[in-house]
Amino acid sequence: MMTSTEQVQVSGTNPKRLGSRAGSNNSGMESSIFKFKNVNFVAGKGDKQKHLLQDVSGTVKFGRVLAVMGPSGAGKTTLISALTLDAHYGTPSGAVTLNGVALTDKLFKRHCYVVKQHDKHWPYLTCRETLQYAAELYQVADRSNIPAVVEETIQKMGLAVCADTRCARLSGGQARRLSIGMALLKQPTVLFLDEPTSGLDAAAADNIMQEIVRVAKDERLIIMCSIHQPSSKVYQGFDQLMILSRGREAYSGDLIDAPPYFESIGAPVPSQMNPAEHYLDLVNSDFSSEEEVVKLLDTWEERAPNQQSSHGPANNDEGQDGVTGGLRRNFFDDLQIMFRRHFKLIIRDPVLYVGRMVMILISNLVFAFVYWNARDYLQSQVPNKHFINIWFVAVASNMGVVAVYALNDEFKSILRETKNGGLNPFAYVVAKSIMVVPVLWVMSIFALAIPGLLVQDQPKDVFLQASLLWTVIMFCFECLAECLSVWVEDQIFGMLQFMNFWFMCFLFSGNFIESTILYYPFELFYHILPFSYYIRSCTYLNLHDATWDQCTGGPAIGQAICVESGDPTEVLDSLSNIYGVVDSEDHVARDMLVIFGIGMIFKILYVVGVWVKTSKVATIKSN
Ligand SMILES: Nc1ncnc2c1ncn2[C@@H]1O[C@H](COP(=O)(O)OP(=O)(O)OP(=O)(O)O)[C@@H](O)[C@H]1O
Repeated sequence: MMTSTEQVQVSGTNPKRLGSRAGSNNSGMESSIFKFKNVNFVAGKGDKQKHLLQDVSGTVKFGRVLAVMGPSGAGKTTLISALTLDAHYGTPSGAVTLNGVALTDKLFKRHCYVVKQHDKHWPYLTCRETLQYAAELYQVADRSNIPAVVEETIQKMGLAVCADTRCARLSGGQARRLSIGMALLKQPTVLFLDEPTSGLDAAAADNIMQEIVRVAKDERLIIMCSIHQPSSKVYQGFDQLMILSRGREAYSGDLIDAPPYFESIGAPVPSQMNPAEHYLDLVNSDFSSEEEVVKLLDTWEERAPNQQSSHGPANNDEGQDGVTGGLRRNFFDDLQIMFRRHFKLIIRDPVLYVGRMVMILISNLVFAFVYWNARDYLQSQVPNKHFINIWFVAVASNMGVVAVYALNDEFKSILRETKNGGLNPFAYVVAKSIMVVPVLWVMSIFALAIPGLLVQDQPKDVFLQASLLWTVIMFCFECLAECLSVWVEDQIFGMLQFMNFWFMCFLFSGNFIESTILYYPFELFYHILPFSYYIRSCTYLNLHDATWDQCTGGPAIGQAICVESGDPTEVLDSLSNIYGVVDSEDHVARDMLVIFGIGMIFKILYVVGVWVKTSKVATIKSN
């Protein structure tokens, strides 16, 4: 709930955008009409089928607001989801048109916008930055005019008090107003709002609804919103009303026609009572008997007048035929916006990269000090030197599990932006994929420079190669995290899959179980998982050029390696007798390529996942 200091102050500023394109809304369509007829929605299959919507119809003309009311579970959200082609959990059917043209995903992206019931913003961007990027993505004005447009939206939506507050810290009401502000920036032809006033106190709800009604009139938008229990003041602002119960209409028509209708069926609105409250009581089986509710629904079905609106400013206007204009995306514009936005997020998000860098530094320092004696170039320390390389990458790659969680969350925001036509999702994919490589290389410096070079006295002349090798394997795990973040919806389950994969990499690295004793199909894992390639090359890089002590008289008790000459090649060969993955030959370039190739397989699966998920549309089948 908002405090009184957060109250929305609706300004009376000029609704027209500074530098915006021609036309009242973004499409330039001045007299649109949105119709839906006999919309049905069936969830589940066979015996478990549930009819969540039955023959719901309506018509909304430009400049008008249709409020969908009903008790909890009546089907309001289901109706909005079906009309926005987003009801994936069942089969929607019916006819939905904008200016006579059947609603498709492409049409939706160009001309419509949906504000979902639950807000989702980029937590590390401020309100102002969020609106700024939305304004750029929706191309609402020339770049130089965008700050003025954003400022106007901030004022209109009463967000001045939190304009420079990060979204993670916004109150529920502020987050709600930010979502609506973003929608208004697009200036769609049809705006769907699912519970726009939830989380707001009465005064804030009134102000927001007044703003929504004003925008509908001034900018000739069609607005359809679901609402639980509007106050009298909010209710009076609507033009049309649809009352749902059990997925069926109890009333659908102009607001001013509702009282005579309910009076005609023997349920007049008591004087002094909020009509909305009265209608909701009538269709709520908590307040009326089951039979009474069903009777009310049957009565409307029998007596339902023509769905055409008979009142309001657009009375005699049948709306224009066909659709024109609308938002068109340019991949390269989106790409540069994504670079700017996600660079900022990479720097600010403490979990995804910056926090991980610090954690990796700390954990690798711990290993470096635990293996303190391995600093000395003594043959007795060769296995320990080998192991410290393994720990330096094993723990760091394991921490990549946080990326599954964070990227899954990020992808949910990308899905919303894509749904509303605000983004080409591949611009995000390309920008992120390019930016993450240097970030991982910087991470390699945290992982290897102080713990490896300074504490463990590892060779400096191979540092660049060692850091690139480390970067490549981290890239591989990052691609795995991306892949899981889109394909596995549940974040925790995705993280478990990441851990499983990481453990398999560890087990089949050739270090713990000799690859030669593995049998089919387990031997395959040794070849297709990346750790064996990393360990072989990393140990080679750090040990192949070292100067070792001479060892005479064979290994002492507890010592694994004793090469009389101290020759590094022989030392590595000797180590390979214990850990078969070790090799005294240089495979670094080839191993890097193989690890990169494994990463690219995950990257391709990720890109396919993004494509599949962002192009999934719950198309409405015609009856
Ligand atoms: N994914 C789903 N699978 C099956 N049934 C669902 C699913 N989502 C919603 N339902 C059912 O559909 C019915 C209508 O739900 P819906 O969320 O549309 O109601 P609502 O009117 O928006 O309620 P509220 O005001 O509480 O949000 C409910 O009985 C609900 O249990």
